[in-house]
Amino acid sequence: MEKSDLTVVSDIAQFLEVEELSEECRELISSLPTEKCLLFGNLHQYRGFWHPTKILQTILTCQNQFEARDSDIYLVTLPKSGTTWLKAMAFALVNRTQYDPKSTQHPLLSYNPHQLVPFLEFPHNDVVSSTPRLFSTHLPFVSLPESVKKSGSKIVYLCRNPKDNFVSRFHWQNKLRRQELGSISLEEAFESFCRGVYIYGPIWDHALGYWKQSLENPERVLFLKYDEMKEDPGNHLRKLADFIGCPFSKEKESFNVVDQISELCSFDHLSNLEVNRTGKLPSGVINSNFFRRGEVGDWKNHLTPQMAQKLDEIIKQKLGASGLTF
Ligand SMILES: Nc1ncnc2c1ncn2[C@@H]1O[C@H](COP(=O)(O)OS(=O)(=O)O)[C@@H](OP(=O)(O)O)[C@H]1O
Repeated sequence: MEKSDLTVVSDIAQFLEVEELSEECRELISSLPTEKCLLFGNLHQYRGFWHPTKILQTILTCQNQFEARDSDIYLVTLPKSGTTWLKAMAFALVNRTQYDPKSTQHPLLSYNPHQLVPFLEFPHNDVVSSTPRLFSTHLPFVSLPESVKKSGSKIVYLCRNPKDNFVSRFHWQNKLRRQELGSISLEEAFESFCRGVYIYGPIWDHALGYWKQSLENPERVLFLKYDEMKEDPGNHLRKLADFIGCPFSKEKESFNVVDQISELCSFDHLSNLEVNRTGKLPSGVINSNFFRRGEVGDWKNHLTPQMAQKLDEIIKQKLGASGLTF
């Protein structure tokens, strides 16, 4: 393990370390099912989803204190579903008048996308603020603050094929795990994934919550798939721009801008920038951890046919007749 990895391992453990819990959070935890987290500490099942202790506290604080605005835009994902990519795209879209996507001064060239779009449930440390406000969150729909649910804000949900999400998460967990705990085996991680016991899991219920909202309220919730976005980023950028209220014109020049944003936010471009190869977030997480392969179908290189079949069966059963498929 390299020195930089060691730094991250201790920092993520520190990040999830519980400082002080409110009375409300302590009481709540005593009534919730609790399991060991593969990464660090405990997970608690709150409203059907699993959260580390510290994140549960930040969720409660956010539910109690956050005040949404009708003009807000929320980018929602399960971790390892394309959060970094969606943040980059939305930031570049919303701010394209102020920051020309071709400019050598574009913030995405000097900052990791996570610094440009703050997380709703974590302390905000964004370096450039947008109008309208852009937030990202991993919260399931059921746990969003009431002020967000009641507002006229826009919600963009990006999901990813659960098999690729699992593989991405497996690599990520092993990078962040404390060295003295040893690596997590694929089998161990797979077992937790199938049971839905991991940070913000289970994936099927997370996706279904937003899928149903997107059907009931398409003006408010846009449902996107990573796998389809990889096939045609340009069309997804246009769709996203229409939805969040900053559409492109039909003029020829707008096609160039779409291509420029697509290229600016592409995996190859972002992952090779100095800031993303060597930089760190204020939390201590190193930026290169957000970039691995960025491909569709990498699960084929990791899962046995039996594992793939088992997951397919669970997904089919969980998604049922909802109309959502992977
Ligand atoms: N620009 C761009 N385009 C396409 N794919 C990208 C991009 N940036 C990151 N990635 C890939 O997304 C995976 C990480 O997911 P997240 O960004 O959701 O991670 S996190 O939750 O913010 O930690 C992780 O997927 P895997 O490569 O399969 O592990 C990243 O490589």
